[in-house]
Amino acid sequence: MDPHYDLAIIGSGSGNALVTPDFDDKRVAVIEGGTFGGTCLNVGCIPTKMFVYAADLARDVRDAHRYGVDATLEGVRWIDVRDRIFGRIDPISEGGRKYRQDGPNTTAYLGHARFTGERRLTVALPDGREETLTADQVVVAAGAHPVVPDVVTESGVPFHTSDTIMRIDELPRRLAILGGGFIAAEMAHVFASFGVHVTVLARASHLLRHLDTGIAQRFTDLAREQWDVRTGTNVVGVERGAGGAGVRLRLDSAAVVDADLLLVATGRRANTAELGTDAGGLRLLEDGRIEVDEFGRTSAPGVWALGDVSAPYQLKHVANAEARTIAHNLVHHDDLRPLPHRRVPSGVFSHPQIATVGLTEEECVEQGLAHVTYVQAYGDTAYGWAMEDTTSVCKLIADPSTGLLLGAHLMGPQATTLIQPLVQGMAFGTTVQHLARGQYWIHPALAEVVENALLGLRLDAPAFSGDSQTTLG
Ligand SMILES: Cc1cc2nc3c(=O)[nH]c(=O)nc-3n(C[C@H](O)[C@H](O)[C@H](O)COP(=O)(O)OP(=O)(O)OC[C@H]3O[C@@H](n4cnc5c(N)ncnc54)[C@H](O)[C@@H]3O)c2cc1C
Ligand SMILES: NC(=O)c1ccc[n+]([C@@H]2O[C@H](COP(=O)([O-])OP(=O)(O)OC[C@H]3O[C@@H](n4cnc5c(N)ncnc54)[C@H](O)[C@@H]3O)[C@@H](O)[C@H]2O)c1
Repeated sequence: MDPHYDLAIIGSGSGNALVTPDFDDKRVAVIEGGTFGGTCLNVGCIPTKMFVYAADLARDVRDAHRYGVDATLEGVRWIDVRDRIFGRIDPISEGGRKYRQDGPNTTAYLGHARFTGERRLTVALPDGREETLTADQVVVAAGAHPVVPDVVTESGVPFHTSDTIMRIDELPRRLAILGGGFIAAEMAHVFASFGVHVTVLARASHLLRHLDTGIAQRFTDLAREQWDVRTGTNVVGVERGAGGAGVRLRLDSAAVVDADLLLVATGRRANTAELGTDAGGLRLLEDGRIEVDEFGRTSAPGVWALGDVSAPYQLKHVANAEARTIAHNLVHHDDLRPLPHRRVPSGVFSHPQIATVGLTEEECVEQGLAHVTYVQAYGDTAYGWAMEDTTSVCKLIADPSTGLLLGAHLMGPQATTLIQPLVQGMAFGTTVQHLARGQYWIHPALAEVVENALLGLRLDAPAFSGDSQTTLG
């Protein structure tokens, strides 16, 4: 007889948070086919930001002379940086696995799960055996994986993705990055700050296309000052480099890029291809994500999904928020909570740093929303003077009739921290006037950038819904 559980969870990333006290006296199976703890802990947010912190430091040393402080970057000890980071992370993953293996109410299945029936799962274990289990409720929290274009896979040339690049044994001299999104922007910053010559190959006319266009354009301009950025370009051929070492990329412009390593960062796709979704009765969306309703229920009764495998955002704070919602919904079938998908902020930890929430100016125009905008330069505030800043901005977009923010877009030092009062204001429906003047802003802290941006919004100015783009000044 196959073992039966109250709850079976596929994926130990955000899914691991579902084992709440509500299940203390119930039986829970946690199934993990990869490294325990999932993407964010092992190959995502956490290690990348630990590398970014070291990269920021290296840049600061190089830039110190601008402030009359003479310093020389003597080198970056890659192996030491790498081992410090994973020396901290790997034990957390290991501890999490042991905790679930030895837990009073949990059983850890370490293998790849697939549906073989309704709420029936078969797990392929590393030793070749298979175990089957059933459950009253199943949560699919199986995440996503890097997509690699055919031109790369079919070439047979070795390449890295974000899953592997952080564990390499030595820094390459030249790194080519395919893609112009989040991972490309963050990894380009890390490796270039560590002294690697970085070439970024992006299809679009500018990097980070998801952003407000003005911000994306300025980011791309600043990126060109640091990295070799090729926009509007397609890679049409991938070969081994001269003498069989490294890689040679042929572009549609007939140009050639030579590099020692290739990092592919061209998006991530939901892990549903080998999940047996048909057998489980789970419908998929066109892009491979599991279809869920507003409460996280899949098309199969008793089966839920959360995080990258189903969410419209591939962000850890979204996966976490969904996990909190589903943890509630699993035990409150008569009082279901909707997945929290409104005003989702995100940050890109590159150089410069970027943070964004709400609508871009283009989206306001597309939706015909009356709006006013204001762009506050960091350099026009006291702390910005201290930083000798000439490029960083806080761009706000507000609805003049309600006084509420529609969007906020920051680019510059600490952008991901500075945006938080704006995220809060939007979440709690606080007006621009109240946010600006209903609280103190410490003088002369960098947060005055946000205060001044709020004060700069002219809610009585003629509202705009045309098609031009506010210049960043
Ligand atoms: C390089 C990188 C940097 C990132 N940085 C940030 C950041 O700074 N901020 C941010 O918000 N987000 C960031 N993200 C995104 C974030 O990591 C993800 O959105 C988040 O981790 C998704 O969590 P999840 O629980 O949905 O999936 P995961 O954490 O991926 O967990 C899914 C787990 O399921 C397992 N699994 C899959 N299929 C099966 C199966 N059939 N059987 C058994 N186990 C299975 C996988 O092995 C995996 O461990 C980053 C992502 C990457 C790749
Ligand atoms: N700071 C963060 O929150 C953070 C950091 C890293 C990753 N992430 C998450 O992980 C996801 C995946 O990151 P990503 O950078 O791989 O994806 P992305 O969607 O951010 O960017 C993918 C890029 O690859 C390009 N591309 C796609 N197919 C291509 C092809 N065949 N050839 C050339 N270019 C191609 C796209 O135009 C785009 O520029 C992100 O969307 C984000 O949600 C978040």
